[in-house]
Amino acid sequence: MLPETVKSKYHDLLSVQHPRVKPLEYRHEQQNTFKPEEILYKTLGFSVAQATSSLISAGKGVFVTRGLVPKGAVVSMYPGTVYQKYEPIFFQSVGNPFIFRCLDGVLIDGNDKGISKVVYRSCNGRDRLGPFKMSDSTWLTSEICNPLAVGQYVNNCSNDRAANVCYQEFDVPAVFPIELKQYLPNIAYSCDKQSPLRCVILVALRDIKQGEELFSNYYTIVS
Ligand SMILES: C[S@@+](CC[C@H](N)C(=O)[O-])C[C@H]1O[C@@H](n2cnc3c(N)ncnc32)[C@H](O)[C@@H]1O
Repeated sequence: MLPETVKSKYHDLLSVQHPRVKPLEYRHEQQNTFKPEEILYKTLGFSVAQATSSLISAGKGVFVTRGLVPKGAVVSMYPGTVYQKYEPIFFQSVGNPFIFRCLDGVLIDGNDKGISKVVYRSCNGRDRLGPFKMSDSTWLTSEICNPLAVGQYVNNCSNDRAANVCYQEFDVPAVFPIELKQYLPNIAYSCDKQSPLRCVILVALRDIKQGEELFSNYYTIVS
């Protein structure tokens, strides 16, 4: 099922039998060695995470937990199932504050609970190609592989909290390596080969220091 170019590149990986469930001790050992937040900090010079918002009664928000985010840096990604505007989303959308609407009407459901979570996992399983997943689903768990995938928890700006990040939409190009798709926190609702996968990232509008909360403007997108 895998394209020959990918198969030959990952020959060793394909021949190894991976146990379905790793022993707990081994998992912990691995976590200590390769904590994703640590890798993010060492690679980009900052890390981000969800925590209780500094806004009263706003629930959770996203904070810069270490380092400094330079102006123009990608500070997080908006995870979720991507719906074309003609695809059914009624039940997933009821009482759901995590639905992001792109300029062309494409919707991204970033809710990590309930039916939204079930749909994302189902699409992820459906699109799997041999050993390669077509998206990262760890943002739905407590063992997150991509700590940038928290953009759906960024709160809206207000009079006293100016936006320090903005949304940027983009379509994943057809040449994007298939083996890297497992790191993207987005999956298409339908396996519609015509439409490229839509992703939304959050970009720093200024330098953002450690301890600051991220605020976006829900009504502004850069296309
Ligand atoms: C996309 S969610 C953001 C994450 C949310 N804070 C949470 O903990 O689930 C959007 C919801 O967050 C809350 N929120 C976002 N910005 C806010 C603000 N400036 N003031 C109060 N509540 C806000 C509202 O309840 C809104 O429906």
